[in-house]
Amino acid sequence: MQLQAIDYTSPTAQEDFVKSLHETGFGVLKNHPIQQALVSAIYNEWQSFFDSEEKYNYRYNKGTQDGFFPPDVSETAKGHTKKDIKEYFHYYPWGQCPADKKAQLTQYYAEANTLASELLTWVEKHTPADIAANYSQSLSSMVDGSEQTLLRVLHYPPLKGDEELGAIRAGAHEDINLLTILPSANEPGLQVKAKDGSWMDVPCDFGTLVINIGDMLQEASAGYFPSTSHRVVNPEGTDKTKSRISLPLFLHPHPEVKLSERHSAGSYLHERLVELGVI
Ligand SMILES: O=C(O)CCC(=O)C(=O)O
Ligand SMILES: [Fe+2]
Repeated sequence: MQLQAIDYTSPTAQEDFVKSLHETGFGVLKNHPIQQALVSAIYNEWQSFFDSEEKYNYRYNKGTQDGFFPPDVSETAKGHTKKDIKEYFHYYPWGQCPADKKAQLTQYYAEANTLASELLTWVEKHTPADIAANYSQSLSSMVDGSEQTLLRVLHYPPLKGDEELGAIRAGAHEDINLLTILPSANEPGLQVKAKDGSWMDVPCDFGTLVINIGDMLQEASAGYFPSTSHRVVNPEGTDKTKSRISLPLFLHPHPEVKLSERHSAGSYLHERLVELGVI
């Protein structure tokens, strides 16, 4: 398995991208319409936020899951016992957000959702007919205007040496949602599990965009699109002192959307959040 960036403007971009999602669960895009200047500006703003005490004024709401999740409550990946070494902020258009950061996130949220919607039409168009027959409605309509779609601003703090033995920045996991849109982080560390079980680095070139399949699309496509395990490993040597910021957008369908005979998006999400220990 290899992950090579696909040029969004190339005539074969759609087929190449969907093939990559089918074969690896991941697709990497370059020359895409998301403005890198906006992404960089968000990384800068939020580094200051995580460095300040202000963050504690936005502690997350358990019922609605918006706001700041400090390191002591951050997730323990499914099947793991050690907490990830990270803290994060969950932004929803209706949720908590520092007033001076709202305009930027609103803009990014809109731009990323527009691109996501287009990518879902690519996925749908290039899904084999027998698989597409499982979709209860068009993929883009599952998420269109959804209030569940979540923008997570993640901060992996510098390592201090007192971390729990064996803990890593993000333990191996699969995403819960339909599709995830992830601009390259400001530092490397993201790895994806290949079919042979080995871990491969995901390209982290400035300005590329990583898209991966979540469990909900795996469920809706009867496994045709695999929700591949990924993780974020700890930096080594002098890089230990560096923070890492990333900005995944998790596309979540409207809760009543039927994913399969077994699951609606709402019941599926609830089950998974209980497993993660965050509700
Ligand atoms: O920080 C990253 O690069 C990936 C984060 C991630 O996989 C997640 O939050 O689900
Ligand atoms: Fe993830």
